[in-house]
Amino acid sequence: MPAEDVDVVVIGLGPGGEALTAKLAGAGLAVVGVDARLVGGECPFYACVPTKAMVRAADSLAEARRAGELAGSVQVRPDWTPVATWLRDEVTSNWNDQGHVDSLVAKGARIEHGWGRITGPNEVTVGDKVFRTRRGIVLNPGSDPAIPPVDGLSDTPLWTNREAVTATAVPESLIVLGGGPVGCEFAQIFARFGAEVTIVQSNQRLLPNDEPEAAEVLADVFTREGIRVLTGTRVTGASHDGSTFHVQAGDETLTAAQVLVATGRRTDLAAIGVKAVGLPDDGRTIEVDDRMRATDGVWAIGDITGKGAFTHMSMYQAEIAAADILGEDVPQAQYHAVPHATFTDPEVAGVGLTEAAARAKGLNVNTGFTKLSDSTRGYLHKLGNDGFIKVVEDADRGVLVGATVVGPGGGEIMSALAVAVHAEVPTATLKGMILAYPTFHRAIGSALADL
Ligand SMILES: Cc1cc2nc3c(=O)[nH]c(=O)nc-3n(C[C@H](O)[C@H](O)[C@H](O)COP(=O)(O)OP(=O)(O)OC[C@H]3O[C@@H](n4cnc5c(N)ncnc54)[C@H](O)[C@@H]3O)c2cc1C
Ligand SMILES: NC(=O)c1ccc[n+]([C@@H]2O[C@H](COP(=O)([O-])OP(=O)(O)OC[C@H]3O[C@@H](n4cnc5c(N)ncnc54)[C@H](O)[C@@H]3O)[C@@H](O)[C@H]2O)c1
Repeated sequence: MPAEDVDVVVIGLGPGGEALTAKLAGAGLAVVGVDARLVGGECPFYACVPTKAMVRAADSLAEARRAGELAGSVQVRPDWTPVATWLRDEVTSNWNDQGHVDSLVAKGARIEHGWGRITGPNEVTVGDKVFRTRRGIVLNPGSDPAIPPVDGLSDTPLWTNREAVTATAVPESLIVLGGGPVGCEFAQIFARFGAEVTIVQSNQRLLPNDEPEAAEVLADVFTREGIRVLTGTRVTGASHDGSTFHVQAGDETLTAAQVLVATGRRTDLAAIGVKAVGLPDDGRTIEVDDRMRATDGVWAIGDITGKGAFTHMSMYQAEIAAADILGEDVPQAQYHAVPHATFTDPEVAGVGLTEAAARAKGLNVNTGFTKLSDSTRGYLHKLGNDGFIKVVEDADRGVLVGATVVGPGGGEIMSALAVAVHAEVPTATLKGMILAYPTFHRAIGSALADL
């Protein structure tokens, strides 16, 4: 079949690829968006969106249980059916991407379902179709769940996040492999719905990319909620006997009705054909400059750039790449104030550098810390008030370079500190702010006072 000439081909339509396709097509370019699975990517169908719906349901159970202690007698009988129905019928449209496809087509884009592969400079092949690009190729292939090379594990009917969000029932018992954001969010969700949960984390602590104090709080809360937390524990073997999983964790054999693997993500650069444009295909990420250019005529955005596997990162980079392709004047990418929130209860949110990362950069570091329960609002919140605020200052410049908030609504409280880190507001100016009483965010004043 002869090659078709178009302006841009987007390989992978995660949140960033989808937004970029809409923007370029809306600007009148001939754009082909290619996705092998669901247009919209992991986030709306298997990740952020369905898991936050699950979090909302699980948190409502926890609050109801707290109400029993705070405000009278409440009987809580968890039922997964409304959650599964909500996820299927509303949140994910039964894992159907037609709405995403229709809105891109309405903008003028052409959508191809299939595997996109770079087959030469300015050339992408999808099945038996070949596209030649006048302006370029954008890579947004995201990431897939990585299954660790544990003896026997891949032969079992394990869950990854993709199966977990389509679950129609809560397993009686669950072993979660991995104590990163995915493992921690799912562990608490299923535990709150009655599963007996064990987290097996090879690192010495949960959420190792966050401040160590956050891991301490979370492990403590999880333990109090009945979740067994095994850190510094390696899994060496797994099997399934037809009804039960057996997992060798350290010198213990754990058994459970289900195993959920949340040990990180992988990308297959060779299968995308990046070598055809001279890019190395043996790594996990694609190096990009501050306009998302990977090489001449190729841009990359999202998880694959290794700048933070978050939907907001994919969208941020999409804006920059789209503007660059359109020849618009665009601010260069900056990564000094990347925010994130893990939606456990308490939420674990951070922006910029942790204390350890700031020290590793050779900064002259000052830190301030306050427990949330020492604030009036934290004290009054009583049940579920675990958490803290920690700020990290570059003492030489007198500005915050990082902050962490663990607590109820931690991600929302963190936003004030994200402004401070992003705009490099002098710490002295922050200390002069009037903070409403009695809010959770008023504890920011106490953390700053501790610097
Ligand atoms: C359980 C879970 C919860 C999460 N929760 C959050 C959260 O609360 N907040 C947050 O910010 N982030 C969250 N994340 C991370 C977030 O989902 C990703 O960072 C986000 O989806 C951005 O990814 P992306 O744009 O790189 O691509 P993805 O969303 O991974 O999409 C890539 C798309 O490319 C397609 N594709 C890949 N290769 C090809 C090819 N060669 N040809 C055609 N199509 C291809 C895939 O089918 C896929 O549809 C979560 C992740 C997980 C796993
Ligand atoms: N709320 C959010 O923003 C959110 C939520 C979920 C995921 N995400 C993003 O998605 C990405 C993937 O998250 P993730 O939690 O799957 O990965 P991750 O890499 O962040 O964490 C995986 C954890 O598994 C552990 N591990 C690795 N191999 C193991 C093994 N064999 N046995 C036991 N433990 C093992 C590691 O120590 C690590 O802490 C992350 O980059 C994360 O930022 C974001």
